[in-house]
Amino acid sequence: MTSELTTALPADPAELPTAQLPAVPGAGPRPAELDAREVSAWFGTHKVLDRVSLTMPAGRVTALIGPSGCGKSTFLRTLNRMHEMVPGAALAGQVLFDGEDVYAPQRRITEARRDIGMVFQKPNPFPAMSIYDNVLAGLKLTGTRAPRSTKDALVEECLTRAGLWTEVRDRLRSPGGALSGGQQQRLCIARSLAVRPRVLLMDEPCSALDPTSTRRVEETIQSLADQVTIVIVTHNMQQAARVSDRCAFFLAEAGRPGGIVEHGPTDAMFHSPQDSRTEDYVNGRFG
Ligand SMILES: Nc1ncnc2c1ncn2[C@@H]1O[C@H](COP(=O)(O)OP(=O)(O)OP(=O)(O)O)[C@@H](O)[C@H]1O
Repeated sequence: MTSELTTALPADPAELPTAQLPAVPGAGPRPAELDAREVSAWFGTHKVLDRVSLTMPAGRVTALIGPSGCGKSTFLRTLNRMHEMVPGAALAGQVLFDGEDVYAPQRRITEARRDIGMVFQKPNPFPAMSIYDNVLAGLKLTGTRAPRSTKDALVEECLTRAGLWTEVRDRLRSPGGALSGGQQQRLCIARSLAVRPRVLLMDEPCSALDPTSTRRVEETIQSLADQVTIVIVTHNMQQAARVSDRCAFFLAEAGRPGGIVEHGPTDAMFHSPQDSRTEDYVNGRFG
């Protein structure tokens, strides 16, 4: 069945992510496969994506690459139903999460947002909130109650998985805004992990960071890869080559909506692309 939204659904402030604290700290859910089928997207009458199909395998890192404006971020935002929050936005096609339609009428939008987390370009911790409370912020929104020891274990686990624990373990009560940009981004990753997502979407997560912080975030991405499916938008070809297992090359030619020219294993995309446009792009000849 094809889900089709012809008008955007209003964002419902009551629909905040729901979450449960894990019964066993460290026992997270397994990564999920995302499968986009013939996804088209519009802003008003402007069609920006045309029938994009892409399977993003469970427990792998998929990089979305391509020149500015070809629809990578829009595609990313269709995957966890953020696209529909833009007034006038519309969408056609299907997004399957382990075979289940993310846009099925019976599926709550909150489920999609919980199962499919998102990390943005600019680190966005709550600046005045403590590091500890930032990690738990997604749970607090739902009023989830848990004993202190369970919370402590979850905070340590998520900060460890995000590669930040050793740097902040002695100052968990300091404000999130006091961390460096790279540390703030890893704090945002820890916050995303606390609600147990099975997929993590990352929209240029390192573009506001210096090279050292970028390297730390890349290490975090690599260490998370077998625990949570990752889909990352990046303009940095070296980064795509370093962190991803698979790549999809997006292009919007001559005023046409964006689409995928080619996708496949990262190594093949960089060393033996099938399409000359992919070869030109990955070798920096345009874009
Ligand atoms: N909120 C919006 N309202 C209207 N048009 C938008 C909106 N967001 C994006 N667009 C348009 O959709 C098209 C795709 O934009 P998108 O941001 O998805 O591309 P991108 O490949 O991620 O670009 P970049 O690499 O520069 O971030 C562009 O033409 C852009 O102008």
